[in-house]
Amino acid sequence: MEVRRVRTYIPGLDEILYGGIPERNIVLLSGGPGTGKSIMAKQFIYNGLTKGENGVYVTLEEHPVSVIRSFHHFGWDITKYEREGKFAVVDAFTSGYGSTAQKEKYVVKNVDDVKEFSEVLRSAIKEIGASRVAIDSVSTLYLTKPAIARGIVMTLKRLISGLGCTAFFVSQVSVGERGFGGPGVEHAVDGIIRLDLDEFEGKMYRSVIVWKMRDTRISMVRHPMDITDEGIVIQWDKYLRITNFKAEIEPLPQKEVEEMKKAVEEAKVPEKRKVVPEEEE
Ligand SMILES: Nc1ncnc2c1ncn2[C@@H]1O[C@H](COP(=O)(O)OP(=O)(O)OP(=O)(O)O)[C@@H](O)[C@H]1O
Repeated sequence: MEVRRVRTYIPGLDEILYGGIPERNIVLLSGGPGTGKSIMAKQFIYNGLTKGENGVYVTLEEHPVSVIRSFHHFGWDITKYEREGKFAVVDAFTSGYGSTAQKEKYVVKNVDDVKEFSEVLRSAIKEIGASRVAIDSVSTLYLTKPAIARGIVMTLKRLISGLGCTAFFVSQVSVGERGFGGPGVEHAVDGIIRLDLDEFEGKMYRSVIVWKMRDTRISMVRHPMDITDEGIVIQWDKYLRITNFKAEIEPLPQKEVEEMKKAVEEAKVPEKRKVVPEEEE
């Protein structure tokens, strides 16, 4: 059976995923500080909205007001979709304190309570009719208790995927750390996209690697990536060649470029995706 794919519409990302993210996949978006994880998660949600796919953004690290502001920083008018009931922020940051929280519909009072977290998220997804979800960051849920990280991620995966959604889980790792967020988590998720920032000869290079993605072919090289005023742009037809002391951007073989282009053109993406929650099927 041909896999149905969710286009991220992030320039270059669908190409290196040979057509997009397989529907209902839970993707770990992993990387060190300042590598662009939050921006990529927001871009995934916003691009969906412009194509008629509703979205929910769960914030654990940033005040909801600042979340909305950073969408606008890239010219993404998220407020319009929020007003139309097509987008919602789930506030797992303020714990319900402050004047903003008083006006919010979706607030998680205690982030350590996985049951409460899941229930708030479930009602947000259902009421918004979301098919895209971002959690920023999922690491915050188990920072002090790594032993239960896998259990938390599995609970959220069952819930989100079961409701027909495709999701980005932001995962924070330290500078220089090779992993993506812990062994339990890395195996539990369906996909891992890793963002990096490296310094060579006094110059910083951004790059992206798709480490795994169930049910699809992936590009097997590190691609250069830029953060622009319009968001993230991946140089999908180039790769970042890192030797001991330097980094060079090289073109990919033409055959691979053509195959990626073709995969995106032929990807099975239904015009209007109708989400039927599994529980109600
Ligand atoms: N318009 C822009 N042009 C270029 N770079 C930008 C622009 N806006 C933001 N950035 C860069 O994006 C980076 C932040 O990206 P983001 O917040 O997604 O990082 P992150 O990976 O989520 O980091 P953290 O885990 O520390 O929160 C900043 O370091 C900033 O330099």
